[in-house]
Amino acid sequence: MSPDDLKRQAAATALEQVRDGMKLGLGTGSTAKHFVELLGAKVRAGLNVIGVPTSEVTRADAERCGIPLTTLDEVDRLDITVDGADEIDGALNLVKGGGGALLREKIVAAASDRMIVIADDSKLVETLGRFPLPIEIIPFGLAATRHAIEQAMASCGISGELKLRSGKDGHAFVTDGGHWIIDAHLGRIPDATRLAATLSFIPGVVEHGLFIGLASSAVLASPQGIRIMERSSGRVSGESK
Ligand SMILES: O=C[C@H](O)[C@H](O)[C@H](O)COP(=O)(O)O
Repeated sequence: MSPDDLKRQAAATALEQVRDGMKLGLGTGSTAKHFVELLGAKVRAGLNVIGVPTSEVTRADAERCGIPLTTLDEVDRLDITVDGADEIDGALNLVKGGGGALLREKIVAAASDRMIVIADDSKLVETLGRFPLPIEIIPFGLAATRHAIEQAMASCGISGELKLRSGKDGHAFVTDGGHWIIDAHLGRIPDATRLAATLSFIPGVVEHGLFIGLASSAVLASPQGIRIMERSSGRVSGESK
């Protein structure tokens, strides 16, 4: 079974949670794209839902699939967001933003009653940080913001190379919000909650890819089957399907 088959299986399992009349956050990335496609098929078969896309790429995919869309200007709460992740730890904390959509993804997830993460099980890690942590920054004051990020990391006892993300044209990658991304190559983030809070204090940092306490559950697909991790009363438990 290919990694893409596993992603689609995870997406199909999350789709079982969708009910008629729901307002849905639509994630970004190769796994979330499967969810959008499968949801689109249900919509064309008569399911009545409305979606808020987390990126312009997902907006285009959702429109192509016939999913009715709205914005968080028009609605203030969503029932469920379904999104992928770059890393997931045992406490359901995440690293996201490999595709550059972390800012809208976090706004949409925070506006949702539930966030379901879908992934193949290679995304499950013991400690976050092997995947470079995306940090979305304002282009103004790049050197100063980079220095502040280094200081923030040092105060959390970690260090690593900070690389400004490049786009396909070789220039700085520009997010949907018009910002840049620094990828922090840390290897290991022993205290993700502390780093998340520390980064959030830096004026030039718009948002970072640490999603702490936002995911309610994760659907992880492996060749052995589906594993569901669920947060309830602050504790995370696992179950195989
Ligand atoms: O910015 C992109 C998102 O956070 C994605 O959800 C994340 O990078 C995972 O993407 P994929 O499903 O393609 O691995």
